[in-house]
Amino acid sequence: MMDVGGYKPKLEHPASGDSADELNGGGVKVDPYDGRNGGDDGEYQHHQQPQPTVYLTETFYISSKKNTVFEVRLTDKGLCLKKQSNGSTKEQTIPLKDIIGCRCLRSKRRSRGSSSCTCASISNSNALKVVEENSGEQDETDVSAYLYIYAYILKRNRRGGFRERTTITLRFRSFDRYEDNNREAQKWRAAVKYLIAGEPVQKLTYQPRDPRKMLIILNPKSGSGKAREMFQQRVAPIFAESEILYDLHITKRSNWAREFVRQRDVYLWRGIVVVGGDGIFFEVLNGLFEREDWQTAIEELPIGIVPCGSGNGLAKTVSFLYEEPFETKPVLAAALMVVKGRHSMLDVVRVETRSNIMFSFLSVGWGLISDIDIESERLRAIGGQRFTVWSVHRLISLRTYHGKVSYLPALPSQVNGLAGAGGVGGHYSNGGTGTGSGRSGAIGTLKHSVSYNTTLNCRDCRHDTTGSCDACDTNFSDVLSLETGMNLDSFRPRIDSWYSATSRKSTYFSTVDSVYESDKASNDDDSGSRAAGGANGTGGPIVQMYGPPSRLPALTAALPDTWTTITGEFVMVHAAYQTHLSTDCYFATQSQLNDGLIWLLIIRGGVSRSQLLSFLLGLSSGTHLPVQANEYIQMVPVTAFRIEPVGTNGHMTVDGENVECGPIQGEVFPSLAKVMVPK
Ligand SMILES: Nc1ncnc2c1ncn2[C@@H]1O[C@H](COP(=O)(O)OP(=O)(O)OP(=O)(O)O)[C@@H](O)[C@H]1O
Repeated sequence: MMDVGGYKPKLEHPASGDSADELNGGGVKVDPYDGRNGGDDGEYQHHQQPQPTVYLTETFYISSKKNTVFEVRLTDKGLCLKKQSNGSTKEQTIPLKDIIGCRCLRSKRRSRGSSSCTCASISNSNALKVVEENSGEQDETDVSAYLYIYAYILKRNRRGGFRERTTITLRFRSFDRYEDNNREAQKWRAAVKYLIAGEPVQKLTYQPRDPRKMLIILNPKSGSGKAREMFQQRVAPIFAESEILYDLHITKRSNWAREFVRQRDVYLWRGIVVVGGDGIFFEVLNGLFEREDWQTAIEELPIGIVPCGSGNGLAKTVSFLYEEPFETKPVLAAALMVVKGRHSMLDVVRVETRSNIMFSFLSVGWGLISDIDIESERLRAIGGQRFTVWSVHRLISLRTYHGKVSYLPALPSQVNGLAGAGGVGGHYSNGGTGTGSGRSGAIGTLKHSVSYNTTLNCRDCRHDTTGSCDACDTNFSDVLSLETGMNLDSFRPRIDSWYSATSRKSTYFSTVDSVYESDKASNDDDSGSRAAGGANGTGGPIVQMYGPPSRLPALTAALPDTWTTITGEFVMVHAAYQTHLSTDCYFATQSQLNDGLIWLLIIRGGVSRSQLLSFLLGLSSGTHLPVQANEYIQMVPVTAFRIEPVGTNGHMTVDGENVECGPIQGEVFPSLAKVMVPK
């Protein structure tokens, strides 16, 4: 534990005209104790906490609020703000899990002629401008050191909730020299950073345990084609606030990502984040399995996903299982997740077709849902709605396919708590008496460095031309400055931007020393088709697939008696191992990331259109399975399956990607890979 004693904050109010006081003003927008910021409806916690471990404690003042003292404590629970005012005490904690980073900055030199009053400049209303310590732009007359703490606080509402960005600014100014004040601020920064990282707080300066950068692979063609913009606006700032360095690579064509992770020294990076859809995640996963050292690569490199695709099944599943708000701001949710540095084990299904071996994390399908997935490609421009539109179309023109479906039922012990819900291998109605959705747990390089021009905007004085904004009161002593931004973009600290090599229009934010890689020599051939079974199925070079060997009989060999086989007409067969196949498709309601199970849905020919309509309509809410056991629709937990279509009609997909329609079999390898998760 760090020594918290010996530091005596300055108690007096500063002298009038102190330039530093002017800087304080814009930071204070919302009094954290007035009920608007946090309060009872927020995630702030009041009093009843068991005694937390206190690492640092300090007293801060806002002299515009006379007789008000803030005791700020950094504990293993978070940042505790205790306000004492006129005899009353209120206490709130910003949970540690909601804090993503912090930075030490100092005030920026004002340009000549600028007003000393922050409220006077309405056009930019920038009250406090701060810069990196050695930026050359620092204001030498202000010896204060500022600690900016960035938090995204979870607020629950009827729609599930959302995360609200909050910046807490602590100003250290007790000493007469900047160096001394900065030492105090750095001490706080180090402690916050260690706590965020889940590491022991023991040093005065923060050294990340793993200094490697993150590898980011972005598919500019995913979804409706807005991944670049999403990254720029939503993801890069989160990385900046977390001070996580990254190398960003933009894919140039289908299978580019797969080849990249197969060929590169991936151990240069601490993890891989894909910005795109499930298809690009599939590419990266399979690229790793194409490496001779696949075991090490899979073990050492967690993969994260920032959803910019049209399906986003995995990203939705992770958020759902960890009860993170997703719908309103899925990209924000995922970005916050990947900077946290946590991961979960992920089941992977080894899939074999006549000509390919691949590793799947989402699903294998034949028939209706795969048909909808692939045939709706022509409606890609409308985003996720394409699935709904095409579902209606396919329901009207219903098809059935002849073939054989076999599976190895999971043992009751594998289907924890589900035996009473109809028996393993039987029919599982949605939400029945089971466990529900329980939670268990070539390339030109541009280098660039930026200085932070972090600005707190005072919302109150935006439209105030008088300079009399209360929040911008200039008589502050040591300051605790809180700002709550409902509109993320308007309150985002501004970071210098830079331009990609290929496009003046693409602006990327980057932390210091992060690198944007752009293939200038490429002919920009991004018209590559969707992967048809990956690199091994697109006419590209045949690549050796490694990974764990199969324990199943060869695809052409007979199956053991322990398997169950159904022959006949099928509307669809879909094996899923995530709760969601897409954002709106809550398919395998009882699935977990690493439960070692495949949830096999079989819909047989003869099912009525009304049953199918009810099935399709229920998919978004997870109520698609009939309450009463039904001979036409069943969901079976299995550990392996084989589908043998007669003929090549209909579509077959692996993780939403089209593969050759023919015999296919899959087996689950529990906890084989790592996926980034929120906590
Ligand atoms: N630069 C590129 N140009 C064209 N296609 C690409 C490029 N990069 C990747 N691809 C291919 O685009 C396909 C779709 O990508 P991705 O999964 O990211 O988006 P999506 O299909 O919209 O989302 P989802 O898979 O979640 O439905 C992948 O199969 C991938 O191989």
